[in-house]
Amino acid sequence: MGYYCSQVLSTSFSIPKNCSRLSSPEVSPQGFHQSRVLSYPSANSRIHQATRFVAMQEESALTSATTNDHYKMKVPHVLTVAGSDSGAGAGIQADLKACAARGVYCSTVITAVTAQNTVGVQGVNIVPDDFVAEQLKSVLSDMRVDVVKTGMLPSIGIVKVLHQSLKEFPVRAFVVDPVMVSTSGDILAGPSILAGFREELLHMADIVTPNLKEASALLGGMQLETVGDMRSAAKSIHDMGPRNVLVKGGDLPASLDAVDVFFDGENFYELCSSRIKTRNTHGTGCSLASCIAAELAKGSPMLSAVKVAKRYVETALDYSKDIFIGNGLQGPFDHLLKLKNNVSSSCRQRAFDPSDLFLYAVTDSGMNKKWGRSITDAVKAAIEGGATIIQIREKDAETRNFLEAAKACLEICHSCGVPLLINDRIDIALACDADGVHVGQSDMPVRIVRTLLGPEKIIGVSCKTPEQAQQAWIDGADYIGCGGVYPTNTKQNNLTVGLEGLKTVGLASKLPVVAIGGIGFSNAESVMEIGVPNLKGVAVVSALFDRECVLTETQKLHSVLMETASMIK
Ligand SMILES: Nc1ncnc2c1ncn2[C@@H]1O[C@H](COP(=O)(O)OP(=O)(O)OP(=O)(O)O)[C@@H](O)[C@H]1O
Ligand SMILES: Cc1ncc(CO)c(N)n1
Ligand SMILES: [Mg+2]
Repeated sequence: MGYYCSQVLSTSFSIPKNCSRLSSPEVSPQGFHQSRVLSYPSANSRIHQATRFVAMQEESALTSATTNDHYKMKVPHVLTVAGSDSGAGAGIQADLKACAARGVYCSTVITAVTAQNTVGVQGVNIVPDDFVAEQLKSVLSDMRVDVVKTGMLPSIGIVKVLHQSLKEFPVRAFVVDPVMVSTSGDILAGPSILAGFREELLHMADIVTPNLKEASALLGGMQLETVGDMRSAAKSIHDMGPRNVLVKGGDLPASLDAVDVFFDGENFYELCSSRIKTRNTHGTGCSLASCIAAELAKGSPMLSAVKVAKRYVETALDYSKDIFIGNGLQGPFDHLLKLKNNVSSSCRQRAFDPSDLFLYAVTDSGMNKKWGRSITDAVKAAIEGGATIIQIREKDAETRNFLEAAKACLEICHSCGVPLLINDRIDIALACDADGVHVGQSDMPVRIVRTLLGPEKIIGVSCKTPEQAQQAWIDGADYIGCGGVYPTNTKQNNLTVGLEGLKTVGLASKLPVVAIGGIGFSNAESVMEIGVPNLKGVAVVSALFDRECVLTETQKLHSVLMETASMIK
């Protein structure tokens, strides 16, 4: 599959730049037809030889995947050639977000800068043809682009420049969104561009995605009002040369489902989704085309790419149907499906403060059961007694019960400004939006936990050696838990590191440390006094929860820790 380029060495042949990206059947993804854009314009045989050589090197780079590190780094790549929308709902900005949402790299050639918002388009500044050509060359000559997708092409000169560039630098697939009029009714590309589309681009396109107005314009003003009309239009546009046509029905009467008609030259497909009741449909067309391009770049066959793209737009519209940005008639939607949740979570989540580790309470379901208390009562009492952070450790609970308990505890913790971590279970932490997790050496690796939880969440990891502490720091943890300091009943077969081990690991650790294992109010002082600046507190299970009154025990431990802290100062 074509991704970012692994090294393809140039040879003693003089290889023209247009040969450096030949797609050979061997490297094409399965089920992906070769586009006409791909066909290498036959030149003299020496060039041909050179091209084959390059293709062979590419192929061998792909087949030696296990030994070639570059291969692991390759990502599918879409280049969008489109206009900038200052309101960021459509155009280049929508394309970047849609590709990011679909996990695909997106480079950008800007054809025009629009002053635009949710009210309409207030101004358009067209980029000169030769500067569009320069951008195209910069990207296509250097970065291995899989799919080119077009949006606003505001001048016939730009259309010609693009045609030329694609001949010079063939790509695997070409997606044309024939943008003409914004939904606010503003002209983005005049009628003169229609001839450009017909003569220069459509015959190169793997798919063209007009909305109702654009399909009508391409067909000289034909009225399009029904799904039947859309079928006829798709067929007539197909006759202009593109391999596939998608006539989008976003502008059909609002009472109808959102129906798009796909035609591949042989079969028609009516792609239906529910029509989401929302004002936030600005940029749906750009996003749909970008998502199609992204899926093609990953190697999907065309019809699957279109179906995934339609599902993506529908999901994103539904997810963000109630967000409100701008005061105009048509707002942008949330491509990353994040805004809605983050509004609340970004208010809640506060940055990790190492002093949170001061009195770290770790719940134990068995102990709470034994003493006949609920987990939420245990958490409430610990916080009231002075706990500065809570970790929920439910080894035996069923997932659904664990999640419910975690949600309830999170509410209590947040109402008191105390962070809540989940032991081991990344899925539970994600599902309830906890403040973070604590993992052991045999749980999910910290690096992967960080990727799953994102940059803000707190990650702690249990470490017994300086090497593990170093690795935790490299992998992006926020703190380490070091122990067992003393023998404990909560963990069977757990090697005790003692105060000496704690000191060795603590001094080596670049991260804040919390001591754990058999610690209570009678020995907390000797732990905190070992002279390790990074030691920020003690984590406690039995000494708080395997007792009748959690509140009293936490208060006792809290006062010992406070006294010790004032002595150390
Ligand atoms: N309210 C809606 N609910 C569900 N899907 C929708 C809705 N509105 C549009 N779509 C879908 O979004 C995609 C884009 O279609 P649309 O006809 O809106 O494109 P467009 O007019 O080019 O968009 P824009 O110019 O705003 O970027 C299509 O798949 C269409 O069916
Ligand atoms: C820049 C730009 N491209 C495309 C569209 C179509 O939605 C738009 N409104 N603005
Ligand atoms: Mg459109």
